[in-house]
Amino acid sequence: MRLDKYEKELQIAQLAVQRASILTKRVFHEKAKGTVDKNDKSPVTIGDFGAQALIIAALQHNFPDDAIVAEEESAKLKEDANLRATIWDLVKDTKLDDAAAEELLGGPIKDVDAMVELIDKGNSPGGSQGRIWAIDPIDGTKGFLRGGQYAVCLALMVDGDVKVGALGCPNLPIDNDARLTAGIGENQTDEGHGVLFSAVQGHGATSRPLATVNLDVEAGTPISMRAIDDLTKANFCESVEAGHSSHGDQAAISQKLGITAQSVRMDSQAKYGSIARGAGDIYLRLPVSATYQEKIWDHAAGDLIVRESGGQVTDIHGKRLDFSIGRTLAGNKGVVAAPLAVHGKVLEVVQEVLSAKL
Ligand SMILES: Nc1ncnc2c1ncn2[C@@H]1O[C@H](COP(=O)(O)O)[C@@H](O)[C@H]1OP(=O)(O)O
Ligand SMILES: [Mg+2]
Ligand SMILES: [Mg+2]
Ligand SMILES: [Mg+2]
Repeated sequence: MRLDKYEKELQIAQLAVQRASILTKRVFHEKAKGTVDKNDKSPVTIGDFGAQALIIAALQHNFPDDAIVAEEESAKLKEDANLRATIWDLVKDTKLDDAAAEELLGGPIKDVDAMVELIDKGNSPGGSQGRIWAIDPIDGTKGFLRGGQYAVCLALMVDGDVKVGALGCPNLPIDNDARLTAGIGENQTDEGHGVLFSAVQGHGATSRPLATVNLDVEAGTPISMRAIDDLTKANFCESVEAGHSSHGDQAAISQKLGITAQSVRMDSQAKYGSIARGAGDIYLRLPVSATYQEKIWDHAAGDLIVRESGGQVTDIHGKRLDFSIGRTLAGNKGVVAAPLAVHGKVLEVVQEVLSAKL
């Protein structure tokens, strides 16, 4: 991808996601070894806070005037000294294996207090004005815990429009031609896994192995959605969690489209990355709750990566996702992502199945 704009933003976004992914992988493997308690939610908490601090440190160093909308806030950390110490222990020596790249990110965080302060820099209300970064330090926490899919997600919006997106997916196969997959499992190695997807508006999307060193920002492998004219041959993916999207409605839509393959269930924005590279074709996220508002950090990077790969992403009403309202997608309901050429047909069937509820 040749860039005339947003080159520095993309470079920093990719490196920041790489560095945060090193931390999440360390947490996962330490959990397996038993050094981090695996019987409660603490691995998630440690990974979430640690990754968010590292990403915000990199953004603040490079773009001190930009606003940040991040999922986590530090209240819990402030009242738990043990948790704070555990996280700091990991954060203080998580770095890229490349001094120049580490320098670009501003090097290590100064101390534990600075770490806590950084976490709270992600408290912007969002909105339609100026430069705003959206961070989900670990998306797919349930997947993260079970060795399934999860993603470290970062996107830059300018005046409410997503311009740059980066998604680190440590448990996806590097191979763009690999089938859709649920993850590496509890005890497997990382061998052959770890993908970094990215996109810049108007410049396409790429994938590359998720590494620990510096990178040439223009050297990723261009990806595109599969050209599919016969929807009965499509593969569709959906959340693992029935509480996050309606498996029942999605099955009814799939059946109406004549899709014969079983859906592939995977956690996180790894679904957006997977369809963007043609490992699957359609991602459906139909609402289970009338009141739940999707969060911008759960969709911003994936939305851009899919659209830059030849896809369309809308809600169930056919409206593009609107990132300009605030921290949530308050103006949208559900997600329908598919190759541009067939998106209209998929949406038609979504609306048929949901007609009783629309
Ligand atoms: N009722 C809900 N509907 C849709 N998404 C939800 C709901 N509750 C939580 N989520 C979010 O779904 C995301 C994971 O999606 P997926 O199932 O595709 O992996 C998480 O970020 C999670 O947010 P949270 O982090 O607040 O739990
Ligand atoms: Mg999330
Ligand atoms: Mg999260
Ligand atoms: Mg969460």
